[in-house]
Amino acid sequence: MNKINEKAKEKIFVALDFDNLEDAKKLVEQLGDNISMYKVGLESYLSTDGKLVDYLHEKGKKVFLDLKFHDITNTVKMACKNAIQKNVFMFNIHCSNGSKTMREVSNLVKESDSKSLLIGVTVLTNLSGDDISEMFKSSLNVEEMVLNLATIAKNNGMHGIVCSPLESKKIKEKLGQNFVTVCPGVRPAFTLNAQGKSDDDQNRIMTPFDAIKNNVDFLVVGRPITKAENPVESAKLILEEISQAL
Ligand SMILES: O=C(O)c1cc(=O)[nH]c(=O)n1[C@@H]1O[C@H](COP(=O)(O)O)[C@@H](O)[C@H]1O
Repeated sequence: MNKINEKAKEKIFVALDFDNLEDAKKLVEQLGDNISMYKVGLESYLSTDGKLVDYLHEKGKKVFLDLKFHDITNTVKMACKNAIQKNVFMFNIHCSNGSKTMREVSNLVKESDSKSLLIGVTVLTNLSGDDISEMFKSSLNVEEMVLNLATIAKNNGMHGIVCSPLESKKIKEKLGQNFVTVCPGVRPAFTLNAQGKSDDDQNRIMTPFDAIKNNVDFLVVGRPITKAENPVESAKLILEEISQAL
């Protein structure tokens, strides 16, 4: 077994996508000190009435509150006001809310002296180039679209964005190393099929090793750990892979 660098533990959020509090808690207990950062998304936030966030904070874990707000400016701002009060490590809204909403929410974060990172979702990692051209009839390819949304996000005070690890390097080159990239669509080689693809909904994917080499700040990994036969073993393998790339 290869060595796990402690710094690898500061690179990965495990997505706790569960439909009840007990299963989520069980996994957190199982993973123990191996994992210090967790993502709470729509399913687990709703199914636990938000209690999962409190539980993780009690356990001393960092929380990424992934509720991806997308609505008119005032509604998103009011939702963010509540998210800020949760004192999470980071939370997100969609970049497609537009520049005005992003600017107003980033002002809200600053004015409230919040330490939370405000992150904009660019193009969801389950979407392919074909999906994008079908939806937007745009001449931009996925990477250009992500870069464009990331640029608008940066110009309007957002701390960083969610994108695929495939796009992280270009974003850092264009917008600076301090602009945070948060990347789902992470698939270790041991979870891929014979064609090198993932047998689930993720489309724009990369291995943990390559993601780190592409300057991703935070990897978001769900099913490769949560649905693994042995989640602890899987988490350790991923941490080893991250360690090798650091
Ligand atoms: O914002 C997110 O976290 C997110 C954005 C995105 O573009 N793609 C994406 O998969 N996610 C989330 O990241 C997690 C990925 O989980 P797995 O596909 O199971 O590894 C899920 O909880 C998604 O909701």
